Amino acid sequence: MSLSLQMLGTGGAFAKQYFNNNALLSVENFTLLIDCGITAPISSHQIGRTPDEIDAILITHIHGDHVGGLEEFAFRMKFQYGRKPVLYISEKLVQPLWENTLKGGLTQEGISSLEDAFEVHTLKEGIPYSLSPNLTVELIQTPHIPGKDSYSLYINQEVFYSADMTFQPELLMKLVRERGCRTILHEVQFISPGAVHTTLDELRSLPEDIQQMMYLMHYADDMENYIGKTGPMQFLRQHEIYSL
Ligand SMILES: Nc1ccn([C@@H]2O[C@@H]3COP(=O)(O)O[C@H]3[C@H]2O)c(=O)n1
Ligand SMILES: [Zn+2]
Ligand SMILES: [Zn+2]
Repeated sequence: MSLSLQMLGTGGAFAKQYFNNNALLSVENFTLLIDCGITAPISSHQIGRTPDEIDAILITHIHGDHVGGLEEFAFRMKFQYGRKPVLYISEKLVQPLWENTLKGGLTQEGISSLEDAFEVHTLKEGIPYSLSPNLTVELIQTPHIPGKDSYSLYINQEVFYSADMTFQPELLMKLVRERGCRTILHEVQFISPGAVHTTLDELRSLPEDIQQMMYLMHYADDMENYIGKTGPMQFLRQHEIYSL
């Protein structure tokens, strides 16, 4: 069963030419929104998608470009569509998402916890969960900001979707050599050093066969300057539909 991918945005946190790096992943009649950043509402509007068409949201980590659109999403679902959005999230992110990001805006009569605003499904790392009959997602914790939990995704045991993360060549090699990974959607930072992200130079150091299965995302506004400089790796384009 092939997966359909449409990025709501492919930009890094400070990009202005591109929306936040959020993805619509569909299989059969089920659509998952991977991260819901500040620009998710305007980007969805541009492609004519409404919140009620999204079956579930999954959050990788708590930065504005990944969670900044959740307040609007929850309020629109409550007041326009009369139901709670389904939210898949690491058990470790529930408390910080509510206490540090959403509590201020969402608190009102009838909403005093994350569970009051969303139908929350907590996920443990390392376990594939069935989100729909043809979609499984496994959280893989990957380093991003020290002390801040962040989770990449292993989808249907064949597609790796990186959260924001530092370069983890051993993980990528293991996924491809031992776990059947055939497609990698990876964040990229053009300027070294990476610090909290993975650089283009680092990804270019991977074996050629791994680069061939890689699509680049979460990039800066000067992406066009790097066309032809990424070896076999291709840039994902926002709003284009890919069959994975
Ligand atoms: N130690 C840090 C922390 C954050 N940042 C920048 O802030 C952005 C937050 O969203 P992001 O997409 O994770 O990208 C981060 C860095 O650009 C950074 O460059 N260094
Ligand atoms: Zn980000
Ligand atoms: Zn981040």
